[in-house]
Amino acid sequence: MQVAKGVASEKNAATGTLIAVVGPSGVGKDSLMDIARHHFAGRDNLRFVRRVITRAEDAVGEDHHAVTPEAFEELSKSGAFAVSWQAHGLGYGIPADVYDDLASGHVVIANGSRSALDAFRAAFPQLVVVNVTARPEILAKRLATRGRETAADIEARLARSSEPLPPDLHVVTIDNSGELDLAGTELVNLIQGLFRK
Ligand SMILES: Nc1ncnc2c1ncn2[C@@H]1O[C@H](COP(=O)(O)OP(=O)(O)O)[C@@H](O)[C@H]1O
Ligand SMILES: O=P(O)(O)OC[C@H]1O[C@H](OP(=O)(O)OP(=O)(O)O)[C@H](O)[C@@H]1O
Repeated sequence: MQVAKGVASEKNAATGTLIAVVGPSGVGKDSLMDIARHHFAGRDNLRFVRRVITRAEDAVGEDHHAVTPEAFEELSKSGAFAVSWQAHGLGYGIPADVYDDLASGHVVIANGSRSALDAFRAAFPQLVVVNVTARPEILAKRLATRGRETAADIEARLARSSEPLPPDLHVVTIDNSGELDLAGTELVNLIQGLFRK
């Protein structure tokens, strides 16, 4: 697996909090972020990151900036990403302009990767990790319902091992085994609490 890259720069003086939402495929990361996006619509001190991904533009789910693997590599080399990583045969990048929002004290929320959390920590001094969980038997059903991946891809996603999260991170766990709205409220409350800080 390619090592995730994080940018450590003077921009690390940023004051805002970056929330990285992580968890296994199908656990509900994007669905929970959609609830929070809807709840906080119109707030100018909260940014939902549009990731750069080497995935087809019209793929189901997350709204992303689709690029070819070649373009992704160029963007990566030119410093366009605060953090980038590879998983599921795809490249993912968090645009470096999130540092502008963080420098303004905004809360920034992004779909992250458990395998890239060391890079997230290096890139974002005020990092909060939202670790979304659900009972394993639920994941397969949800991925089949979503229908974005082939059966083989779904199997590979379910087989992806999950190491324990790196120590010394600020981790908040949200169980999304039950009603989506309940877990969504937990995420909304967490974000609301960060605004009060
Ligand atoms: N609590 C829930 N109950 C039922 N279905 C859910 C729940 N959370 C997510 N889903 C569904 O499961 C599928 C995967 O959710 P998604 O948000 O894409 O997960 P992730 O981004 O973690 O891979 C989607 O079809 C979504 O609508
Ligand atoms: O290291 P991991 O925690 O396993 O995560 C690997 C990748 O999987 C997810 O991406 P993607 O949106 O393609 O998949 P998902 O929506 O099915 O989780 C997540 O956002 C990471 O980019």
